[in-house]
Amino acid sequence: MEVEKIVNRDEITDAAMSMFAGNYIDIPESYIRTDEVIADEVIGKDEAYELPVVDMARLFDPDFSAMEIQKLGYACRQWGFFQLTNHGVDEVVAQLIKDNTVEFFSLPLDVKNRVAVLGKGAGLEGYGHHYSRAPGDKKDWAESLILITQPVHERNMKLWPTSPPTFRDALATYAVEMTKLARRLLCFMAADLGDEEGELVEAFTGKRQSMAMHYYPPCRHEGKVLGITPHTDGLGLTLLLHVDDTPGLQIKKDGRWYPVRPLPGAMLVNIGDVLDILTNGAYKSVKHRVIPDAQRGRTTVVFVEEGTVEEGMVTPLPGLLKEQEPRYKSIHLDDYIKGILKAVPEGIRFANTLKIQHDDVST
Ligand SMILES: O=C(O)CCC(=O)C(=O)O
Ligand SMILES: [Fe+2]
Repeated sequence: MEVEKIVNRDEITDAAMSMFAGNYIDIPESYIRTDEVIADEVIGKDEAYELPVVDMARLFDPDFSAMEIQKLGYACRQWGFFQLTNHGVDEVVAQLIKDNTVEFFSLPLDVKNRVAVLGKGAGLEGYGHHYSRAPGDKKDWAESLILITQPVHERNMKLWPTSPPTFRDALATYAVEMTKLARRLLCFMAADLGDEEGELVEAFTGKRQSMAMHYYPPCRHEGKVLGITPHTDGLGLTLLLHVDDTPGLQIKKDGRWYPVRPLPGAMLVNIGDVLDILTNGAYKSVKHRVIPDAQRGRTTVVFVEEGTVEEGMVTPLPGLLKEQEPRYKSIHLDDYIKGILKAVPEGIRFANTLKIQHDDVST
């Protein structure tokens, strides 16, 4: 019988955990992906380049705002990623989520598995092996905890850890703080896009949000494993907090991988497929992956906000189209998510299947 491929997550076993802790001579075959790792060139340490940096303080400063909005627009259109400095996130709130996340990952496996993924077909939430895919597919070198944070009635409290005891509170407070940040950013994106009707901010107001906490254990066999499979983020807007300064995230641009060199205190922002669709392709959702470090573990806290227009549709925002033809077909968010879950294990970006070909437009 043919197995229907769908994004899946597995419970983490003692054997996997022991291996993540470095107790192995050879890495099991199920993790080895050398071909994928070396398939495309990585920008070297000596090559100078700068991932766009956007300064939130300048966005708010009337003397610099117009210039900074242009930088923001450039980053979203050309890179789909930028580092955000002076973001104004409450330091106590950020520290709380960092500390709790680190503490959670350091707990014994049986404690973490109290909030383990529920298994096939039960959604992506819970603690487990990140984006483990169909049987026979390669696995990611990471542990992660994924949770829906908003709306409150969609929170699955059975999967919200009670250890450490302050974790739940830290998650809820951080989600509120990120909602504020996302809204501010969306207002400036709207200014860049010429969204006079406020459609962009509206599309994200009161929508579902989720968080993913990742831990990428070190892997001393360099170039063999992937911490996270190359993917574009399927949803709207992603805000990533680096818990430590271990490098690992790489962004694909013009056929090469650009390693992110995190600026101290900056957040990393990126455009997801839904935001790409809402802006009719003006903003780019760009592929990225994580390569675990040889010596040090890496922990990140990722916040994702979804965006839809009326009645849950994912579609180019009418007010942004101006004279343009839509480049994407409309789809309901529920069908869109089902589409992603099937497409990702096939290595397909589902949003591409929604593209409309126009003779005059390069796709
Ligand atoms: O942890 C990272 O650096 C990347 C995580 C990521 O790409 C994701 O959660 O979608
Ligand atoms: Fe991602």
